[in-house]
Amino acid sequence: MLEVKELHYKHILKDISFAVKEGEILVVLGPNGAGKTTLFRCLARLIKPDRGKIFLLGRPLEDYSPKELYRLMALCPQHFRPEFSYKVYTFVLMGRTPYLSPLAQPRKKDFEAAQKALKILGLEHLAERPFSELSGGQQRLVSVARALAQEASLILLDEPTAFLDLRHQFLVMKKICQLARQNNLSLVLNLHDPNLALLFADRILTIKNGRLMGELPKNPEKVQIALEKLYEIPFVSFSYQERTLVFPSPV
Ligand SMILES: Nc1ncnc2c1ncn2[C@@H]1O[C@H](COP(=O)(O)OP(=O)(O)OP(=O)(O)O)[C@@H](O)[C@H]1O
Repeated sequence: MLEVKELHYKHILKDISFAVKEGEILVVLGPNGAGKTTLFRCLARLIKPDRGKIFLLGRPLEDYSPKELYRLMALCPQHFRPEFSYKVYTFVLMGRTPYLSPLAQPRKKDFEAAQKALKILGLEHLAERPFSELSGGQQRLVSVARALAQEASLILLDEPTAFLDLRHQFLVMKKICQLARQNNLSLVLNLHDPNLALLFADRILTIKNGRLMGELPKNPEKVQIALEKLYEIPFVSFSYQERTLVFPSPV
């Protein structure tokens, strides 16, 4: 689906190469300032790498028209700061922009896609509220809904669980991953919680100081060593019902 080859961006990203298969859920995990958002911005063609290539379905990213590209790929960025105080419903409907001709009104299919996205995340009750008046967590959920409304086959989610309470962190991950599994969508997620990554991802890439450090192993001892290297603090890891879980060591 997506192939990244030897990507460099300023002093921030160095020699980044990886691939995402169709239907795969890939998490990028790394400390603050590691370069994750910058990587997502390169992947979504918002900034141009100095060197390296990105291929989407085998075709260089730069060869796509914006409409073609954003029908295939949706980005839920870390922050959305709309210029106007749109209602939530209108904000989510904007995810349909790649399907509309300039100045054309959204059609039935677009309204349905927006409604469906809000329903998947249980946000219908917010539809008439101004986006700017929502809490940080509600804004995050609505931003994910907007990316879902885009109906792309690759969705890039930059910290989709930031500001969410534990219940919503888990439920949002569960719902978007279920949706991806049912529809063979590829997801690339930037997460800060290694447990959410371990629970939901097919693969976890670690990044530090702008360089990929390799895949996070799923075996408890190896995860612990890899996370200690990544975050430079001690970790404890254990197995629970065939899953590996971790937390920073209290001692
Ligand atoms: N526009 C920019 N100009 C210069 N430096 C930048 C710019 N954007 C980001 N950086 C720097 O690049 C590095 C990586 O930033 P980035 O936002 O990609 O990290 P991140 O891994 O997403 O961090 P976080 O987890 O804190 O969101 C940081 O040192 C940051 O200060």
